[in-house]
Amino acid sequence: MFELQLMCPEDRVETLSEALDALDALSVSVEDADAQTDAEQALFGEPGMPAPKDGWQRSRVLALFDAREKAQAALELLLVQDFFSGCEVLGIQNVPEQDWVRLTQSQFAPVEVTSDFWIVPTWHEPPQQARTVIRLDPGLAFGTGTHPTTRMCLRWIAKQGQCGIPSTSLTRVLDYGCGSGILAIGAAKFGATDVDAVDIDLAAVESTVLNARANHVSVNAGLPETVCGVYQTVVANILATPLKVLAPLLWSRVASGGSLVLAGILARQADELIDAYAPYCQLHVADSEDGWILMTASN
Ligand SMILES: C[S@@+](CC[C@H](N)C(=O)[O-])C[C@H]1O[C@@H](n2cnc3c(N)ncnc32)[C@H](O)[C@@H]1O
Repeated sequence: MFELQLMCPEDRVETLSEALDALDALSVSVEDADAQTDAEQALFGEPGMPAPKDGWQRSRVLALFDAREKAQAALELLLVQDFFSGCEVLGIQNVPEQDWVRLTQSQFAPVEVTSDFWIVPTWHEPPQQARTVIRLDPGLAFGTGTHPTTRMCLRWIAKQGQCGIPSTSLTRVLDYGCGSGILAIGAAKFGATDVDAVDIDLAAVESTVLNARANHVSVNAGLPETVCGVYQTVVANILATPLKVLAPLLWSRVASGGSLVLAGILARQADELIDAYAPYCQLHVADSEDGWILMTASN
């Protein structure tokens, strides 16, 4: 493989990426050229909100071709385009053959939720002390247990029930924004008897079905409109903005005596969430990790 490496200002990122696509690049990736320096810019997007920017002030655009001649031909065509002024050619690099599957797998080790509750990829043996295990490989949907927000939700779930002994707060559980289904599967492993998992992304719904099957638990996965009735636990690990918009809907699904568990919230966003949910319930911070918080409320 050969990588054509270009530097490009923010306003050309979209055009240049599309042109590389049209020139038969196998893949195009865009990186912050100032990453790991003082000039690094963090760009965060939230679902339902417009992208904060097309790219970074100085973006490195990397296009992969299966032959050096193809990369060279694409470059020659780009050099005569008006939009290419302001862009810079960094070179064409040989990308050595690697065992990409093994390399990817090596980046995912078992994740500890509590000392005896672990998320374990299928290519690893569970650690000896693991009494409850979710088997999960990284896939198209979010949720491998490596993110603190997921771990905090799982810790909360683990606290509610021990494996095989249903606790009343885990009778009927709704995982709203299920991604890989990891929270729904966790709830089922800790004794939840009726678990619904929903997501706006069909790929997430499909991942949840497959992951629940692989973990031998029963989870009803679907789109948000399939939610029905009330639940002893409603857990939603999304992000602050959608969680605020979803406040009336999520709270309306919490049964009397039930709990609402919210994650995807930065510590500095706690007050915004408390205000948004104030008409319905009183949220409080129940856990925190790496600048992220878990907020809960009881009905
Ligand atoms: C951060 S992931 C969480 C995945 C998993 N529950 C976990 O804890 O790791 C958020 C998920 O919420 C979904 N999502 C975002 N907005 C949503 C909405 N308004 N309704 C339902 N799902 C939503 C996304 O598609 C994504 O799969």
